[in-house]
Amino acid sequence: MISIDNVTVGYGTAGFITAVDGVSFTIGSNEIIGIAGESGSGKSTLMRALYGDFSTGLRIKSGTVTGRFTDAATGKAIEKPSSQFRDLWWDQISYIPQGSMSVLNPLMKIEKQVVDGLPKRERGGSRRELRARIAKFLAGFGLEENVLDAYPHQLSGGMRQRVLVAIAAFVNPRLILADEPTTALDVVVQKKILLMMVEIQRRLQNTLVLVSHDLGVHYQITDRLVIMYKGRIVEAGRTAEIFANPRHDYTRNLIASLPRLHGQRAVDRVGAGA
Ligand SMILES: Nc1ncnc2c1ncn2[C@@H]1O[C@H](COP(=O)(O)OP(=O)(O)OP(=O)(O)O)[C@@H](O)[C@H]1O
Repeated sequence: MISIDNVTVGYGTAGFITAVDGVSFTIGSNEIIGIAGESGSGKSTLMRALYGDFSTGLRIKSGTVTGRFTDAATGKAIEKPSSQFRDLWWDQISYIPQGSMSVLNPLMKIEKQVVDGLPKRERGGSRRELRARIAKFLAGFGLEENVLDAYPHQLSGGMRQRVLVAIAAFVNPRLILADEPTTALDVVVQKKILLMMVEIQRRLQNTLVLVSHDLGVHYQITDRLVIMYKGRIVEAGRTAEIFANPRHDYTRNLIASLPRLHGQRAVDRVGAGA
């Protein structure tokens, strides 16, 4: 679905600050891939390159990020470099950002924000019809229709994040990129959102790429894991294998730092088998 070949990504035009350094891996269809690493290791930068969002001064210095998708309407193959991924936003690729409060407009009700964010073709019918479709979709994840009438501050952080997750899935994208979607939420809410993302992935049979600095989160839901350290990939493979047999010191330390109860890991797998 996406090939990342020896890609170096960073910021700035005059000077260049390298954030991701010579990284290669592939993203296949129908899987959950985790990207882990400490703060500043380049996870979000890599995600922006995968999304094709170059609005923050991001630049690919060398290497390539190539997407291969199928047009849902025509069945034709689509191949594009990440500089053209913007054309694929929503239909093929959607993005769940970090921090729901920073992306939702505090002065606008949820319904308007959802509707305004949808691609034009989704807004073709009557507003009533569209609202009913959105409400039905939200109900599938236990969210009541009245969240659409709320302003963001009237919802809890967990509820806002669940709405963002649902919106990202509404038009059936083949790839969902989620950047720290559960950071700053308590563990109960976190688990609910992780379960929701797994359920979406299973229903849509699409691919989820999940960035988190929390290895416990990756252990719970990912099939494959990419570990970053100082802009490089230090380890990549099946999540279960990495946990069973971490090769790199950095990964070993990360795993050792996970909370344990009675000698057992204090997290359970909630999602897809690895
Ligand atoms: N807009 C920007 N302009 C310049 N440098 C940036 C920018 N965004 C990130 N960087 C730098 O790129 C490097 C990687 O940052 P990045 O945010 O990708 O890491 P991260 O692993 O996602 O960290 P965190 O978990 O804290 O979000 C850091 O050194 C950071 O300072």
